Amino acid sequence: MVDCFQTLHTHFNCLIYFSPVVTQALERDVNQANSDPTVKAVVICGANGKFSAGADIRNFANIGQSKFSSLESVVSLIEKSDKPMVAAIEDLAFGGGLEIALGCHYRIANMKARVGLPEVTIGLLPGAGGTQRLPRLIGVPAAIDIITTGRHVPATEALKLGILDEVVEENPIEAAINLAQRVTGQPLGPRRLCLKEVPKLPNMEAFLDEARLKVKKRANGQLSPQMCFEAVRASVYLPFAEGIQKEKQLFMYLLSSGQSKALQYAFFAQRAMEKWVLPNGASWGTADPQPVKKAAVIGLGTMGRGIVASLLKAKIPVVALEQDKKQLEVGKAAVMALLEREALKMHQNGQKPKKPIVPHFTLDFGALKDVDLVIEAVFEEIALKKEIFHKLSVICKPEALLGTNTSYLDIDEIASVTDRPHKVIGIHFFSPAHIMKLVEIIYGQQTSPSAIATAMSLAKSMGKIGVVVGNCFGFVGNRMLTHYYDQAYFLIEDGSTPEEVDKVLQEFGFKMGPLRVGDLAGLDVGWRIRKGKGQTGDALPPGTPPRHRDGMRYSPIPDMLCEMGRYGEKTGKGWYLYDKPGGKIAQPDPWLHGFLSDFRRTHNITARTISQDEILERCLYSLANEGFRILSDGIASCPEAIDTIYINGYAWPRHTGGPMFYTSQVGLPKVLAKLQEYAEANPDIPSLQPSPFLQKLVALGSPPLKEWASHVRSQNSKL
Ligand SMILES: CC/C=C/CC(=O)SCCNC(=O)CCNC(=O)[C@H](O)C(C)(C)COP(=O)(O)OP(=O)(O)OC[C@H]1O[C@@H](n2cnc3c(N)ncnc32)[C@H](O)[C@@H]1OP(=O)(O)O
Repeated sequence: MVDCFQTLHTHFNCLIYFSPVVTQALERDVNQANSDPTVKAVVICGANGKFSAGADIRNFANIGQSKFSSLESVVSLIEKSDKPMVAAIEDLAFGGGLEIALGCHYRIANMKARVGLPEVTIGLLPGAGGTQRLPRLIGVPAAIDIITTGRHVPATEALKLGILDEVVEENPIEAAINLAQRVTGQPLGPRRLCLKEVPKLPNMEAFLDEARLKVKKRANGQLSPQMCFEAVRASVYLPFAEGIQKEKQLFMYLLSSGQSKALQYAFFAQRAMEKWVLPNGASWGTADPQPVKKAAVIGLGTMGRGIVASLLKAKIPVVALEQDKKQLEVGKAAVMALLEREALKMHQNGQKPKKPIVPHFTLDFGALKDVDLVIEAVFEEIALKKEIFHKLSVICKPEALLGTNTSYLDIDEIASVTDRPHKVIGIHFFSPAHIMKLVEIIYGQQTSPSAIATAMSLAKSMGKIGVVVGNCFGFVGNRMLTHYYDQAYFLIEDGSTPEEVDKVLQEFGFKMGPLRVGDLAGLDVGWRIRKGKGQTGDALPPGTPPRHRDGMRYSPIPDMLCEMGRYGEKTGKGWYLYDKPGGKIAQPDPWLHGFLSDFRRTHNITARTISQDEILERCLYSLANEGFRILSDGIASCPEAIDTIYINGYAWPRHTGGPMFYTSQVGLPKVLAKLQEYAEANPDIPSLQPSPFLQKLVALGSPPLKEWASHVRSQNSKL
């Protein structure tokens, strides 16, 4: 209550997400305030210290058009009110939450608030007038940036842009009441965004043409950024009311698209990973994480450096250990350069870089005696890893957790040489480790629930997504990836070019196809693994047929490229030719095409024209087929785990939901039939044989994806 006039605090959200019921309550309260002569102004705030994260998206796909329209009409009701409406934004205003604030005549936020329109990230656009009001408020370039990226805008930036009128240190509600008092009686017309003109640009047409191309390129096949752009563009050319109609039309188009369904699925799949449960029932409820006050990283190669930076980001002091002086110097310089780049990036983003904790660089294993956690990141050689883990169990304090960043090797074998197998765990980062969000957390037979809880909580504190998986060669991600790559190699042997294969996968939505990614990562990485498995190199028994291993088809081409020193980008040639060693400009390589022709001639392969459908289906279905085996083996607890791994660790296009969601949308019977067809044509490629679990699901009538895990459980039940 405020002196001579009453201010109504409309708490429009008891949780931070609003539902149709909250929208109705807000409409009722605003109507009531409008008709009550004792109310002079209205402050709208959230409950529980938060303004709003926007609409509750849990049941979006099932909500009809009328529900979406009702939010837009409430925003309009607020805007048209003759009494000053002030949004008091505490902590966050996203999506429909910000749209309500944009309907208000004034907006105030606290310093730590963030605002944004993240609908684009769940395959939608701001559908309550946001695409028409924001450009009128802050101009077209800034509105396109915010709406097409969905980024969270810090309060200070929002103030500079003009989204906010005021930013206060503490309680924005009090400040909003003060503001409401000050502005009562002032004309509201200039504050109504629906009445404003979109600020003009001298070169609007040219600007929009260029922006459309940029948005399309960045979208990589995702529709929502492009539709967001079109909606903002409409604000330039159409009167407000027509712009709203256009926004509605584009919103409904996106809502009914498979992409928004996939993106909303991916949103919840990722969050479900935090609630890990082991087959034996262990979970957060039964396990406490250990505190990690100090950590160590062994090996300062590319992965080790990124892991050091990630730990420092979580404010954990790090001991960084290398095996010799030269490696230590090189590693140290690289880590320091990386930290500097990160600080510069923060500075450029308007964030205040914090004073970095400098790691303790050392050659001395003794420096590890008081750390709570070690992450080993040396070469993928089991003998070397076992030697290190044996040493660690002597040096480290008994309660220290021993983690390995292995991407393939057996956690149990590594644990077996230690005095504490229950404290040995796989913590598999993805390259570049300081950027990629995914961490596979691998439990061995004896890993304790507390070790898992510690690794999961560490992942969260580093800003990463931990996914708990079981132990097998390659775990989830790399085990599936092998089949994807095998198909790419076989298709090339049979007549495709690397460019054709890459183009098909790029058009599907990957930023790069498999061959280009191989060149980027270094072809020698896979070569070393295949040598370790005895598939190539000195350990290969004489007389082994060149194109088969253990009776299964094998492509020797990647090994042959490595034997010729073609490791990819770093050597200037691999599947492609580069402008220089370390260069980024990839060109088709006439030499490679000649080499492939010679190879086919030598091995009596008649090159055939391979359709784009065959390329796509063989690469993707064989990968997902392994996903069904992984589910049935219990290595991943649910399809959501596989999809979260693929989206966040392997750049699988998010708008297709991940490999398992994608196959569920294609239709399991179709995927099964195609695999059967390709398996018949290629009897020496067992990975094309449909997995028994996929066959079972089809026999069960293709149940929805969220039920798959229960069918694994019933399949494995001993009852
Ligand atoms: C009706 C007309 C249309 C309106 C358009 C919209 O408003 S669309 C919605 C736009 N808003 C968003 O997209 C925001 C999505 N949420 C987030 O970005 C983040 O959750 C957050 C708000 C930044 C908070 O992040 P934080 O890391 O703190 O928490 P979590 O992400 O882990 O979320 C906590 C739990 O809340 C669930 N959840 C989050 N957002 C929503 C949502 N919009 N609807 C429903 N549920 C949501 C999330 O799943 C977590 O749930 P758990 O059960 O605890 O796992």
